[in-house]
Amino acid sequence: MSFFIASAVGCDFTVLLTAGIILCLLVSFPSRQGSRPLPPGPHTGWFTSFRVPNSYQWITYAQWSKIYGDIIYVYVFGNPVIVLNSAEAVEDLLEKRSKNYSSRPVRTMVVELMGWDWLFSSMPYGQRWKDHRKLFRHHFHPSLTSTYYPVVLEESYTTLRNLLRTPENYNHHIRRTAAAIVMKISYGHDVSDQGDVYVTLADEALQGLGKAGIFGTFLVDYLPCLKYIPEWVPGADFKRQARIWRTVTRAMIDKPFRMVKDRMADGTAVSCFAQKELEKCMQTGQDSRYEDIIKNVAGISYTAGADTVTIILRIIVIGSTDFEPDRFYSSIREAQKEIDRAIGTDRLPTFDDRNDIPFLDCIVWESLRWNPVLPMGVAHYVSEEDEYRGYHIPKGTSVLANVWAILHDETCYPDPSAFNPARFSDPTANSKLGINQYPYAAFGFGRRMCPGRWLAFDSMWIAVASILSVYSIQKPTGEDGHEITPSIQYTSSLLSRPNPFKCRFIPRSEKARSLIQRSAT
Ligand code: HEM
Repeated sequence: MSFFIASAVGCDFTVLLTAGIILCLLVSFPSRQGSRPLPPGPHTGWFTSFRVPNSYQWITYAQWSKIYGDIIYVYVFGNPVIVLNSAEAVEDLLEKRSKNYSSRPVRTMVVELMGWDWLFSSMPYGQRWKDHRKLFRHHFHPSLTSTYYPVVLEESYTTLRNLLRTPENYNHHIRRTAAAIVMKISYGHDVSDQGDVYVTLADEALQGLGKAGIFGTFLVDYLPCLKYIPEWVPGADFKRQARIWRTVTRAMIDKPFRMVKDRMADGTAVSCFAQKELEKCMQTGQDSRYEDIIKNVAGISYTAGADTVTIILRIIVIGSTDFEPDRFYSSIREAQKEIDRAIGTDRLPTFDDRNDIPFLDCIVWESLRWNPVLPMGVAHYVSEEDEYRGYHIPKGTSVLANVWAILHDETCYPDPSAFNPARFSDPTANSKLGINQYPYAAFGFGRRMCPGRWLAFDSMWIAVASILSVYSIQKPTGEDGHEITPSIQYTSSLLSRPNPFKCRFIPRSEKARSLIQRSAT
């Protein structure tokens, strides 16, 4: 599942063959500007998309950079794409020229047919996107995120109690934490432990997005004119499927918002983003267009924030169980000792302890670097043609930043495949040596950089601090009672997530158990 709509590649050969023939008639190759060449890349032509990797693209693109350099051009059925494999190229284009590189590619299936046009992460650069982003930023600005500490803390402690009750459902509990935080902040809604109506709805919509979100899964992404084909035409299954998904997508955004409005009408509304903005809207007499912006911004927090935060928490759980890799487990043990030293064993951590447990920040940063949640970032789009290092970058090119390659560049992150949080322990020395800068690339670039990153970091930090303070996370045991070490695979989808695995959450002591039981605020 993903809220981001990627520019990716690869789909069924026969379908694409047909598409290629039609497409040849409709589209022409991007024209070159004067004598300037396009950036290097695999030979481009209508059928070369079959050479484009369709799994773990970030690794293949990183390997390709040894052949073609750090800026690679591929042409995918009428879609020019450049892949940026270095921090320098990303800085030069997505940061320094961000005005030109901050749009998003058009995604016909997801945005136009499935109804995700409200999702501002996929809106093209322009006033509509700016209005949404401004409102979001107004509420999630770094100076304001401390106002959410009580919610974030409460939900983290709820997770501790849930883990005690049904530790085998730890995956569900962790996901619930991330979901509950954003639902409470956006709609003032308390997520129920099982079968929450709004979470279920959102997850259903996200499933559709997960299936269609990778660009190219549906032919209509390459051939937007296919959107006009009536549903009854043989082969137009995508139109029927899109209609079904569209209903859920609309319900996901409409229903919780309606709930807030109903509560406001009967005087039971809880203070939250939607309620505060609706109040303002009524006082200032803003039009319904503004109400739509409020609704859209409320909806994106769940879409953007639930899965991303969950993935990092699951990665840290993996490290805590000694599954992999070498230094992960010892780092977690070190963090646990630091927590014990800073707060003792008579209470749970709070945000006031943050400065006393600096190693935990390093663990979260290293998790974001080691397995970036979005290894290929989210596609940007070139609004006007450009020139870079003598190459022509056509207008309408999709730009993919290889976040994984940037965060695994050994000149910047020595021994990049090792999980080594200590690499962030001394930022001053690091900056003098030009190594191990914080992995901000995990949150994207330029004007599109993740505006929820401060809340994300706070949510991950307190969840990890709370869990490690009272739980020991251990490997599962087999029927013979011996520990098993499962092999963990990371998906090669847009969001790179570890596959489900079993583990055991055990209170570290009787005192810890009692702290968990008494944690209800
Ligand atoms: C570990 C957690 C997270 C990671 C790794 C992450 C990463 C990202 C990335 C890579 C982007 C795309 C940036 C680009 O286009 O260059 C993004 C965009 C975005 N993120 Fe996050 N994110 C996280 C959590 C959150 C949370 C908790 C929220 C909301 C509360 C959030 C809200 C958004 C929004 C609204 C956008 C769209 C920005 C735009 O297109 O203007 N994210 N995020």
